[in-house]
Amino acid sequence: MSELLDARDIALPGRLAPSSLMLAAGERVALVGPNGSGKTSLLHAIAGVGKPDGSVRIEGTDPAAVGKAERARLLSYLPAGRDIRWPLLARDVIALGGAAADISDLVAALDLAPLLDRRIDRLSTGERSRVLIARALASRPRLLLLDEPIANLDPLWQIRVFDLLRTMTGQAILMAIHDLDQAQVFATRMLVMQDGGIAADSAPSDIMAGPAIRDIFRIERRDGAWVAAV
Ligand SMILES: Nc1ncnc2c1ncn2[C@@H]1O[C@H](COP(=O)(O)OP(=O)(O)OP(=O)(O)O)[C@@H](O)[C@H]1O
Repeated sequence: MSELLDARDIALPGRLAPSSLMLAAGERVALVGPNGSGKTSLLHAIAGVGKPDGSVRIEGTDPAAVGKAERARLLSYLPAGRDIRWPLLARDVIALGGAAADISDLVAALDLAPLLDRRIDRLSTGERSRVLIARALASRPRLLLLDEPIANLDPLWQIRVFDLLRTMTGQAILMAIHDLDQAQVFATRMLVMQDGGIAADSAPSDIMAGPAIRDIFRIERRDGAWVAAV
């Protein structure tokens, strides 16, 4: 398997223990774990936020060593925070992500036409999320780092965003997500974070049937519903 992402011993002192991760094109990886376990920190370290230790290569290139345009072609990062106060039009926010010449497919898939000429700070949180997802996808990055991309979306838009991401078979996706059922439906692979490190890395069905659910998340399924494990 040729690797799209090769991250070795990346660390953020006090936040992320030295961690290594390889991703191939076409992989959709759900990053799960309790609050404070290090999901955002792992995304930050790969995205180069906060001066991480270790090395990150995307198709052999260090994204920290190239210019803005080349970096946007290698990776994009959608932060979890959607509380954007810039008085910018949605179309200008998308362009800031290093938009490719033609984003009409994204405009159609995310139904952005009615939003493009509206101010980003005056959209609802779900509308703003769709714009920011378009911004993250617009440079056609090899690696997509998404922090809770569906958190503010209604059920239909959650499905549509997953459908859109599933079409990106030549790219790799690493997505922090809390909803384990959604993660299992979407992902081809699941990484479980615990105490700032990667505690498990396996097929979603194996993780969901294994000890991590009870031992790390401290929940269990009873009569079809998740309950706190006793
Ligand atoms: N900017 C920061 N500076 C120092 N420590 C931080 C910073 N951000 C997070 N931390 C700490 O690093 C650890 C991991 O946090 P992180 O945000 O990566 O967790 P997470 O798994 O994304 O959590 P959540 O599910 O709550 O979003 C936590 O102990 C947190 O308190």
